[in-house]
Amino acid sequence: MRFQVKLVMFDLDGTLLDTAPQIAEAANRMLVALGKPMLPQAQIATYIGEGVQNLIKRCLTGSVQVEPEADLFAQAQPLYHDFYTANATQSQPFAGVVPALQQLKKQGYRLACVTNKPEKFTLPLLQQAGLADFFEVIISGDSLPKKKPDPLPLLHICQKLGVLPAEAVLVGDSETDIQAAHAAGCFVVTVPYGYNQGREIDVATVDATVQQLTEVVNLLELPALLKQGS
Ligand SMILES: O=C(O)COP(=O)(O)O
Ligand SMILES: [Mg+2]
Repeated sequence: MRFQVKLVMFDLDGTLLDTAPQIAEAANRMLVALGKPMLPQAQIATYIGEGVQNLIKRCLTGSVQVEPEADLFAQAQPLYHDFYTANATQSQPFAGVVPALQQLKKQGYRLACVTNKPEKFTLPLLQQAGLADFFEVIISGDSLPKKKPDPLPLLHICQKLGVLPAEAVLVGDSETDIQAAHAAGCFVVTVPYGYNQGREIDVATVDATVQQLTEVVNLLELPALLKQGS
């Protein structure tokens, strides 16, 4: 059975773009500047997906539950932002991303991007990777009062495009995406190659999984009226 949807929303980090190398490099340059030990890229990758503030906090303390000292956190933020600004646009799309977006667009699906990344990074990254023009709407972690796992960014995109949440799917890499999609009432499909805090996705919590994005189109079907072009 295929999911009848008009709108396909994509997470960015760990789904469209392999941002972990550049995020880890920026985080490590921040840690060195603060006189702290560097962390392995694989560890920093598990901190991606809940926004930049959480990433910085976890690099400083190893936990989002443990708050870094306020002065240290204040010092860390501009350092991370400067270092990440310097290398962010080097991130490359994962295998299958470009053909998948081309095919979905050609078949008439509406496309959007919804990330917890700050706005100032999102568009340059998508532009540099040649992906920006695929998306009618791009929502970042600081575009709205709430970010994923809150449903607000997904509901906002649906409303803006005049699509019901039940006629939309979010393709993502993490439990943050799954929770946001469930709360919004959208379908959710996940990829296994992303960052999900170092954990495997629980397949019981998603509508489908794909190995790469080229498989997404085979899971979907446009509602009948749209297929007839009316
Ligand atoms: O947490 C981030 O900065 C980015 O996360 P996302 O693109 O996977 O939502
Ligand atoms: Mg992600």
